[in-house]
Amino acid sequence: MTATPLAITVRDVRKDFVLRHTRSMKEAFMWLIKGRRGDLSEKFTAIDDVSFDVHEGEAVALLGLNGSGKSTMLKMISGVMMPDSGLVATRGRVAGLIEVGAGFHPDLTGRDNVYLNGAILGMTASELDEKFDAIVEFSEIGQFIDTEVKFYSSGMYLRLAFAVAIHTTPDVFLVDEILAVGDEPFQKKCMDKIAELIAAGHTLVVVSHELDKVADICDRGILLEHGRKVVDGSVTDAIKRLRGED
Ligand SMILES: Nc1ncnc2c1ncn2[C@@H]1O[C@H](COP(=O)(O)OP(=O)(O)OP(=O)(O)O)[C@@H](O)[C@H]1O
Repeated sequence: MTATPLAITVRDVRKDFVLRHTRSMKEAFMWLIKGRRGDLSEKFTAIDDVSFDVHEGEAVALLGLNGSGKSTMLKMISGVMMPDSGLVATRGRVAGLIEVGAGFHPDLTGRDNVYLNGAILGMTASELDEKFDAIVEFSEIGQFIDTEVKFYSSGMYLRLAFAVAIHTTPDVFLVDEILAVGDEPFQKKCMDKIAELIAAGHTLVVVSHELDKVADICDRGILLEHGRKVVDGSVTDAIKRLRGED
């Protein structure tokens, strides 16, 4: 079988965060008189030398316990965060649902945010005019479309954000846990839409703790432990390892 072209490349990626500690006056003073030697802050490696490729049409689950680095990895793939070293590259239009409400301006109405968010995701004004009604219909926001989004519930944010993102027909679709804030019928509708996208040859990377749901839509699983890739194989193997069943 010939592989489809690459959609995502992650090569030797590392991401450190600075852990800030509260220091006593005495510690800070000693640090100053010792000529500021050493570092008052401590570094923490959230992603440690991770590499993988994702080909067009693959549906990949990024799995791991809390704090293992899944969201950090997804943010780097989406481009909202840069790695400290290594390379992350994507091909085509990328749309992500990573944080509820991210990319929305709270003082604008749902309607204005559809245009703002759609433009950020690379849609043209005429494409947005054409798809606006379908976006609102999918979101089921109804009469609240002209309400400022600061008055939306987290589920309403998700509905509108998902509706805009999916209507950009992204080549690479990134979804973090946030589907969980939607009610069950809406979650089902999103899952069906995601399945349609994959069937049409688009690429998906999803982060979720709902392992059975993830196993339904993804074939491949990448398991992270303390920022390191420990499994890259079938989603069932990755889930078994995560559950300590292998
Ligand atoms: N902006 C940041 N500044 C400092 N530390 C961060 C930052 N973002 C993430 N971290 C840390 O990096 C580690 C990995 O976080 P990340 O959110 O990627 O984990 P996760 O696997 O998605 O976890 P969860 O399942 O709980 O959502 C955590 O220890 C977290 O505290």
